[in-house]
Amino acid sequence: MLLVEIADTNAEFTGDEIVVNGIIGDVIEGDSYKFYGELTNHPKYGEQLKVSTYEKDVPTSGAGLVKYLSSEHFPGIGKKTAEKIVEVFPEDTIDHILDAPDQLSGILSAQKLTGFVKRLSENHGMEKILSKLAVYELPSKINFQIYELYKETTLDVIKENPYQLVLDIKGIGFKKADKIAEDEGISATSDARIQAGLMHTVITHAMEFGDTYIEARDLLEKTIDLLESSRNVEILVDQVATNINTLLAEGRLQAKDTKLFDNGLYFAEEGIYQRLDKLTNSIPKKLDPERFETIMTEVETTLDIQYDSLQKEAIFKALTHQFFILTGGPGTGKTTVIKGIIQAYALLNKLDLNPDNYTDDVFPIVQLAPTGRAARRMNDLTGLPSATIHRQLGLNSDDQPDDFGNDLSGSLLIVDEFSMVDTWLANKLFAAILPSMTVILVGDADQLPSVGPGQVFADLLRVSDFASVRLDKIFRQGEGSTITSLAHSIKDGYLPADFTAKKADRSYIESKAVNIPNYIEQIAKAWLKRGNDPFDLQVLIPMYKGIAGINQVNKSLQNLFNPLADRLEFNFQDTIFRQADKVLHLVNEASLDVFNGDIGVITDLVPAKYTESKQDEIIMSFDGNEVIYPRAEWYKITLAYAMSIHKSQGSEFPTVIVPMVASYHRMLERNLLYTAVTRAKQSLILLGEATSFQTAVTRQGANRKTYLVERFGIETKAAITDSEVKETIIAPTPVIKDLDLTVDEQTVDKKQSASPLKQETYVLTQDNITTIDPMIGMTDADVAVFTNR
Ligand SMILES: Nc1ncnc2c1ncn2[C@@H]1O[C@H](COP(=O)(O)OP(=O)(O)OP(=O)(O)O)[C@@H](O)[C@H]1O
Repeated sequence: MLLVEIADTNAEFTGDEIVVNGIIGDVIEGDSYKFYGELTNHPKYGEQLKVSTYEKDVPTSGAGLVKYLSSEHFPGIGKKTAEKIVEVFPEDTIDHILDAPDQLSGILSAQKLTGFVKRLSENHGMEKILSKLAVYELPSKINFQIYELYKETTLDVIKENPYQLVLDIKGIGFKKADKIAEDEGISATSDARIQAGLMHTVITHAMEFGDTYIEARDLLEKTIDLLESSRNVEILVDQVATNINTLLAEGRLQAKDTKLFDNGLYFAEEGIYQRLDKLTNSIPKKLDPERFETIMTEVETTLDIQYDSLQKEAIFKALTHQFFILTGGPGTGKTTVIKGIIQAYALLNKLDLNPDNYTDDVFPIVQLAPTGRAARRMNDLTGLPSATIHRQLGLNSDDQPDDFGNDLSGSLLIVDEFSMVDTWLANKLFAAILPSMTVILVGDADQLPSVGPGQVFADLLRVSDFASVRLDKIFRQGEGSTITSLAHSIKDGYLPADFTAKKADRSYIESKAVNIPNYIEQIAKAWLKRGNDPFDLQVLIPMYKGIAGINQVNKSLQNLFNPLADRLEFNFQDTIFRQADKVLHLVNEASLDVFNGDIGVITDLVPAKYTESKQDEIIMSFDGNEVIYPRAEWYKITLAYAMSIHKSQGSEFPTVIVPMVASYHRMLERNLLYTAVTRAKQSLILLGEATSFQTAVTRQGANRKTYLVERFGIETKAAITDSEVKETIIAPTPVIKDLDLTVDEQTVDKKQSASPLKQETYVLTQDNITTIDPMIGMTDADVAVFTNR
């Protein structure tokens, strides 16, 4: 939105200035522009010009043009040179210069000419280009990104190969680019289109399935599907296969055997391998068992604990290996072992563990986690500094270094919740490790894998060269902690016999999908009535959409916990934001110290007329860290009364409600349910269909396809050379001949439990409703509301 002074207009408008609104680039104060558009009447701000296109108002001929070309916009061009230029191109001067700059070579030196044309196209071209881009109906933010990247070549790129946009611009998918290409008359069987389809398929496959590669035949099939469904055309297999080879030959795809990789994932896996392979090859440090026992006695006294033999083995291995992996389910003592490792490491290396005493030197112990919450928990539990990986490495939300990135310093690195770290981030982390550092990865391999591609934690646990310990004994036991034992049985693939029984810390309510929002609302009402903090009740749901999806539940809980009163609220897409709302941060924003999965509270809403950004602003607090987002940034937050199980990784909540119903269908998997259940610290309410819980616990998610493990061992056995690899794919009547088109059956663990749930039907009764009573204090009246429904 701009306020402009009017020099001339053909509209019926009498004022001296007007607000113009629309897609407008960097206009320069003081310059003249022509705006084309429609006069509108804004209820609040009065008459405005809604701009459809605009351009710099450059004089087109004569003295005005000479003055413009010799102005401060074009250093090095004086009045005389400008006159000569206008003599060469007396009409449509600027367009001609941009089209055929070489014709000025007699007037300007090559160097001057390049600079002049660049400036001219920057000055003159942006508005023109942006207004031309408007015909493709892309969001204005994307138009700017396109212009920023290609500058004066923008329209050429779009005309010649709009598919380039798919590779270069986040937010432009294949189908959008294909539409532009069709409009530009680009053939549906062109190689550029096929290559774009291939690249798009490789990446979307990785994002959708978490695999780091795709088998050549899957790539062929999927790409042909994409190309044929996006435009009505038959695509020949041979042509697609030939294009795969072109991409390989040009280094835009990588191959191992018939496995095809996007470059980023291929080189990230290679980077992880190369960095860690050096660590594996380091010889274990010698530690005399007697000395270890002496140290452990002191550690146990300090921490007032007796470690069991497996935990001690973990500490021993951590002290003697440069790279060590610790895994285990909830309550098996991972944190207790980390504390032991730190104490023992400090004793062994005579280190002071008080960070305040390190004013000049770096503190030797670096604790990192992939989420802000997990990092804070590490700090709470060990009392030592900790940070997110992104913050420590100086990475922004796209995982790119903010400046030059930071290397790690210190001698012992401990990374918790490592199962959440994807292939790209793992590569960046390991690349920053000093060769002398001792590295300890900690996590729970049975949780969901990372959101991004790969399963680095699970893969590294499979590499036999790496020292690792899997803790399996539950220490958090006894009355009042049946959540932990439930989690362990889920991990082992069965529901315990007492799954539906009322326990001190968990309960089960049978419900159909359609009733889930109502039940959650009733539980929440009872929760409030009891005087509990709404923020301590967290609903975890696998999906966003649908009657029992996150969006629906968020709306109903917002209305209950934070209803509209006589006050301001902001609408954004389908969401309403109010002061005091619980919000979830959706991306990593290291510079603001907020991260994907962080939960905060809205402390204020500020209307645009009071803000510097001239946009409505939301002010939030994430654990005391104030973050202010103008409207343009609101896509980074959402309501958090209910959140996805994926987003909940790395966080824990006092009370958790987990619904599971058949409509979540393909999400119903063991590691998803396991992750949800293990988020509950004090109490857990399971809600839904018994059969769906049974399906989830039985169904093991397919393993992700990655090439990391092979690199550590089997790689040397792969005797295929790169040229052979290409031949496999080139095969004259291509790979399709060998295609086995049967779809793999969902890997289902056959070891089904003799579940108590199998044959039973469930009805909502006074009995199973009151199972939640001890936790949230339901009254008889609440129960009546339930049963009447
Ligand atoms: N050897 C032990 N003897 C007695 N108690 C132990 C021992 N090891 C762990 N515990 C106790 O068990 C509980 C769980 O341990 P800890 O928090 O270390 O497990 P965790 O694996 O980190 O769990 P989570 O993943 O759920 O956070 C703690 O109360 C801890 O004190």
